[in-house]
Amino acid sequence: RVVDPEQEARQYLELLDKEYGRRANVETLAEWGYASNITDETLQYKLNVSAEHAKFQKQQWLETIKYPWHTYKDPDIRRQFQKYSVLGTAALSEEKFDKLEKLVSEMESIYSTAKVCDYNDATKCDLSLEPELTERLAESRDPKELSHIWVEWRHASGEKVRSQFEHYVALSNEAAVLNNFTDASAYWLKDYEAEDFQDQVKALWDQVKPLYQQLHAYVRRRLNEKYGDDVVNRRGPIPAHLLGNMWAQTWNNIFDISVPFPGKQNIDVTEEMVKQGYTPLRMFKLSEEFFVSLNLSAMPETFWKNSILEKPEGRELICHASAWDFYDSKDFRIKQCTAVNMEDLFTAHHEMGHIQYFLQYKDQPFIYKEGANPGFHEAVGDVMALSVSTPKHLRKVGLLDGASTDDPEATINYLYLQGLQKIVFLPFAYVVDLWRWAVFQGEITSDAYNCNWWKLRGQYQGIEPPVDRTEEDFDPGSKYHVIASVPYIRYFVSFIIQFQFHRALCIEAGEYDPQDESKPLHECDIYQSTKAGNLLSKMLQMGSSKPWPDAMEVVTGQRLMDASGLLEYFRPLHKWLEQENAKTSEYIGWDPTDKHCVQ
Ligand SMILES: C=C(C[SeH])C(=O)N1CCC[C@H]1C(=O)O
Ligand SMILES: [Zn+2]
Repeated sequence: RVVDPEQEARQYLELLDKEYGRRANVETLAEWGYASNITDETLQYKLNVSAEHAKFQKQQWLETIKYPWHTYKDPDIRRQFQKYSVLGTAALSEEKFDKLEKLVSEMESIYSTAKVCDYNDATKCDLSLEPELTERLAESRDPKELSHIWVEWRHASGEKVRSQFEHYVALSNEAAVLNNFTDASAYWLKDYEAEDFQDQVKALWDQVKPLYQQLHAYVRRRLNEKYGDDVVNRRGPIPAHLLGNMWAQTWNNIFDISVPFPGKQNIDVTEEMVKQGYTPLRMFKLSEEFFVSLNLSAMPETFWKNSILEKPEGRELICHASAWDFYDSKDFRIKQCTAVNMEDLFTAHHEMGHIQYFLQYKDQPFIYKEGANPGFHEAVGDVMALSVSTPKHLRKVGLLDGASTDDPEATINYLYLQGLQKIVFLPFAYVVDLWRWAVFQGEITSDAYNCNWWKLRGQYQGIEPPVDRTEEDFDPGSKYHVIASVPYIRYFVSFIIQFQFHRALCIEAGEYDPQDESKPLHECDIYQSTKAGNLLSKMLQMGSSKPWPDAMEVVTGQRLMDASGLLEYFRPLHKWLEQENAKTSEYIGWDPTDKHCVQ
């Protein structure tokens, strides 16, 4: 009897799939144990389990590479073997693997437990990033208080992890080389399955940069009017501490002091949420209801039992929001230190989007339980939030009152608020990995980590630090993803493709028609459209079983990322900004300053 070699390989994959899924469940539970309760014991247990898992992965890898999978005809088992044949950090020696795990865990612990003293009370030194510092950065309109929080957070976080980070870079590159990649940046970029991916990203940035510069010039003018020439130079970069966010990555928290047409209905529903007694649980239930209205999956009971939706008292944990798949097709969780405000309502939708993706691909083989590429995973929830955030939808759920108006000034206000999140975010997301790719490639060396960070922040975002920075500082380490070794270009990809998905789903739902001006893209709400939901579900169920252009084609008919969806959505705002900035003969762009790098 001749055994079809591919049949034998298929059987091997089935065994591997079961074993990997079982062990991934154990490993993820140990990671959850540490992330939700930072102690020496939970850290030790997590390190033991991941060391064990790495040993298993190495043994399996030695078995897997014996199969001549390049010769197989079946594209599916070739793809599974291809993915299993990349060992990852488990390729390091046991002691280097353990060292790398310890470094990242230590950086996460320092970041997550960092405390800062209150600007107005030097004896009160228990302020955490979430919720206290995040809230002060969002609400304070005192440049001195904002500068204090901005500087002290970096002193308590980034500055403390510079040496760990240097060591982490070396070990990450060593692991990449053991996997036959030139360095860790190439290892990270493999997930996009495109040789020219970095060129694709650059081309997308070039497409949206003019819109960003118009928005930047307008915001700078409004901040100059509020804080004066001494604080905001009308032709220079914008001081980063004035923008309502610890990393100046989104500027929605300065909507109220820069709204184009004041006196209109307030589309920031934070006050209304508090007034109506919203709780974090109710925010997630509202999000679940939106998914279910599209005929997508409800959350399993275990989700509500096991998730952490509010910051627990009396213990340290990693508050940075995250969604978890425990790879047993049953246990899915969110951990989020939710505050009752509009920003966190959208973060809740973002995290629920991850859970929905997990639920949709839960019957795929373990190795395909991923997004088509990492950007897809980050986009799902945001696509829902593009509908939920419309004034039309907020009225449907009782968070905005009154009849919908087609007042063009109200439309500009809405698109401006959306732009402060979606347009503003793009150069930030680009810079985070431009900097890290250069660090991994050795173009940026540790003696100039901080200067190069601010050079890129100045060049792409047009922002500057409130005070001089030196190489004593390590500002990239004040951002979660940098110390937690989470790649970031995925969010840049997400913020582009989410508008392609939104446009396609809105057409499917009959809510948008490029030819019908009465149905503009920014007013589309796909709520209760099972047609749109069924189309999205078809893509989500694929996981990473096919290259991402195949997945994108299912929903949009396109096989390439393209910014036309975003530009279509923001067209009215772009036109208005150009007119407004021309009226005030605003200087578009910014003159460089030398604030960022005192040698
Ligand atoms: C909410 C998450 C968990 Se995947 C997150 O990290 N996000 C969501 C958008 C950008 C990025 C950030 O906070 O930096
Ligand atoms: Zn996410």
